[in-house]
Amino acid sequence: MATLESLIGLVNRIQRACTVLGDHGGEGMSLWEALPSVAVVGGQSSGKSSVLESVVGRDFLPRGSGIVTRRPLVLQLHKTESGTEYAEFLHAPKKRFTDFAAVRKEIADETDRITGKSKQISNVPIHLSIYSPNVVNLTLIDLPGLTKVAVEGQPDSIVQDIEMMVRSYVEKPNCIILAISPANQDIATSDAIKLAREVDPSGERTFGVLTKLDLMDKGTNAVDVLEGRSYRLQHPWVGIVNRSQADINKNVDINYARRKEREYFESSHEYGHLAHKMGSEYLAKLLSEHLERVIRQRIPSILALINKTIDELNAELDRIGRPIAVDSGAQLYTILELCRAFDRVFKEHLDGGRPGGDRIYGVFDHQLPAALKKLPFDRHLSLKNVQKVVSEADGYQPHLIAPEQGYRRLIDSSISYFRGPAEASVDAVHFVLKELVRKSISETEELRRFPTLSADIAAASNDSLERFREESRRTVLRLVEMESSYLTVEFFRKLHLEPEKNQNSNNNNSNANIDRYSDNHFRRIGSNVSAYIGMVCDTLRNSIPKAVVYCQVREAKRALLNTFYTQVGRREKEQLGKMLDEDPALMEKRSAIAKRLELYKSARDEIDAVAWK
Ligand SMILES: Nc1nc2c(ncn2[C@@H]2O[C@H](COP(=O)(O)OP(=O)(O)OP(=O)(O)O)[C@@H](O)[C@H]2O)c(=O)[nH]1
Repeated sequence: MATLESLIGLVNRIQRACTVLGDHGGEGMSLWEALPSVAVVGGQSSGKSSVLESVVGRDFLPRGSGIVTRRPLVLQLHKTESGTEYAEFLHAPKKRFTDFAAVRKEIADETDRITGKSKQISNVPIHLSIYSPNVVNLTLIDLPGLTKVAVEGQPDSIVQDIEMMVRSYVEKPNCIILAISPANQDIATSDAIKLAREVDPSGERTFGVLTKLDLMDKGTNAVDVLEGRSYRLQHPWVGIVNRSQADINKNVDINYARRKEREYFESSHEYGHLAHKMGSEYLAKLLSEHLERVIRQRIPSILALINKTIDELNAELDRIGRPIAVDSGAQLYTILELCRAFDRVFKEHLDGGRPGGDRIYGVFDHQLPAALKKLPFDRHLSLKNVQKVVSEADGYQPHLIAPEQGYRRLIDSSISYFRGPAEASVDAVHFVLKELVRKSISETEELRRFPTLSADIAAASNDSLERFREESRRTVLRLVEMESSYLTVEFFRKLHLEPEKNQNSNNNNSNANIDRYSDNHFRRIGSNVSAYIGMVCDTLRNSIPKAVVYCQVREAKRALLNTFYTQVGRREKEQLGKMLDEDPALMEKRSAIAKRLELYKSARDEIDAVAWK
């Protein structure tokens, strides 16, 4: 028996857990639905509340006119060995009610809390546990009474709404239906039996309860119903005599009423032969035993569902990440692992596994050549400017053969134009890399739960990129300077030969010296410098990308987080912990899943323990 009692206790615990987790049926197969439960169904004023109170042996249900029960009341009865009776609500777990009038008020208040005073109904259950030496272990669900008309202040839809809610409970194959019908009405018109017949045609999960036997017309009795001849069910019918309205008004004690009920059956000449199978106490025992039997049968399927859910929760935990270790070694390891994960994604971007790296080539292929093309050499090497620069360089003594100084100045000043595009390439690649860091962080699945570490990695990466940019800038500017520092001699030697050749072929020796200072002379200098600069431009167009890749891209791939690694390695435990701070929403989600998992696991352990006994 101890094992059987623990079975119902177990189901009670799982049911409460379900409500805490917001699972009270609905979509799909939930644990709640896998659990057997007893739903009390009946028309208005059929005596549902009276039966429930009688089973509990306490007055605790709200009374009144109209539809009083507007939310399902999950009533869990826990038999205790001894001690005072008390009640507890799941929504106020710290509060113990020993005054059952206060329980009644709390049910009414809690009903209004969700439905408002509007007299609407809600399918969110109220959970009430009653601990008492005088109850049997049992879970009963009190549902709104089936009605045919809406009363004032209630929407017309309430009739259908109630039926739909009651139906949603009783149509579950695991629901045991406690169908309450008043004896002073034709059983054929009973709302409870009508509904039960629909959802449970074979009658295997319906318990028929006949109330108000004392109110039957003189000369009639309900023996045909109670012996199963009027309407056949798999389980025996139970007759009940509750307190009348007059008894309630006179505050007749419920235990006194129970005694009177017993006496009623024992002394009845019509029901005397059935006395041992009648009354609310017998009903409670009958239901409890049946519920235990059913739970035992259902254990394999409940267990299967629990195991399936545990697997799902574990998978979900894997997806959002397990809790992090607390010792500094493990934390450091986690941080480094996360950094490496990020680094992998970043490299994939550069190497073409992910998009974005191609934009660096775009800088070299479009941006740099376009910028070079736009340099204002036409203006700088115009006849006028060449003339001006060369004359200034000559000073008081005009050049004799070739304007060496003038050439130098023109070439140097032209080359300095290359600084702009060189630096622009460095910056453009820098921004591509920075963008790739940002992208890689958001694409690193593992990092998603660690906003602090993500920010740290971003900052460290950007610091490194900044350093690489500086180095790269120095290098490309150096390439440009190198072009000024030593000119390609062959180029000018070749030039020197050409005009002479031309002059010889022109046979125009006498004009040579005059020519030297004419427009043509300066035009030639301009075009020579322009040709030379063109050559330099070709060289730089090739060498700037090499320098940029060498200093920025290659370094980013090789050593983006090196400095960060050294810094992290030196950090104290506390700092490491801070770096692994998680998004509060995620932490909440994880702890919710962990809680759920814990619940399901302990349910499984308990079921295992009970099932093996
Ligand atoms: N004489 C007598 N009166 C009963 C019996 N059962 C219930 N009553 C009375 O019938 C009325 C309705 O009983 P309840 O227990 O409130 O019925 P209910 O189905 O819970 O009603 P609603 O919650 O309004 O749907 C009350 O006045 C009870 O005193 C019974 O067996 N005998």
